[in-house]
Amino acid sequence: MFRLQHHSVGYAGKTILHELSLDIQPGERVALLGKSGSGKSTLLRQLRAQQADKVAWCPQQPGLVPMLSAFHNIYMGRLASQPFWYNLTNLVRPQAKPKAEITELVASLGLSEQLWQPAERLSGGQQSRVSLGRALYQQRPIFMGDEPVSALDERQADALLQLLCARHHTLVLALHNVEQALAHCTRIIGLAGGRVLLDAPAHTLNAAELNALYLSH
Ligand SMILES: Nc1ncnc2c1ncn2[C@@H]1O[C@H](COP(=O)(O)OP(=O)(O)OP(=O)(O)O)[C@@H](O)[C@H]1O
Repeated sequence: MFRLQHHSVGYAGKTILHELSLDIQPGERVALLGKSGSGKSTLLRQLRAQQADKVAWCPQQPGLVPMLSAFHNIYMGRLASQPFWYNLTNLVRPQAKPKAEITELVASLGLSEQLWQPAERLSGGQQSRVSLGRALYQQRPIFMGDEPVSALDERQADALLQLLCARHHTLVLALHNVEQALAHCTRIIGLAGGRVLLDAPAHTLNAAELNALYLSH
């Protein structure tokens, strides 16, 4: 599904990730771990580019349109796959089908009361749930998220990771929380010093081993 072979990635001539080789198979739930700046987003970007139209993408910054409602921001997940006239109609007068689909989706995100509220009036955690909703609404087979639950409390984060895993067969998630990675993912890739320091099935790892990734390199 995804393959990198001796692939180096960098910016402006500076290599950030050196000689990466990895394969990701359908059905895997992969957590990317590593301290801030270790290259998780950079790796996600490389992987996403290989299957852009199959990936439901949840970026690190929600990137919502502030004056539009949660409904409209979530609707935007399908903007590119629907005709212009249909999008325009839904902007002015939301139609029954997207209304029903998005109402069900926001309920599962715990946002029912915020459905028609402008994004600028939502809390940070609510905005990140809208961003998750927009990615889920794309209905693509692979889910990729760059710290998709980092703005949420632990219980909410666990519930939403469960929801993501229930709705997608294959996931690649950059995470900061090692317990979340162990609980929800089948494979953990740890980045440090510009390289893959570990790549193993989650059930063979423990939190202490993963915390070592955050020691300085
Ligand atoms: N557009 C860019 N131009 C130049 N350097 C960049 C760019 N994006 C990221 N970098 C650099 O690449 C390195 C890896 O960044 P990246 O965002 O991939 O890390 P990360 O592990 O996702 O970090 P965080 O957990 O803080 O989000 C950092 O040193 C960063 O400064």
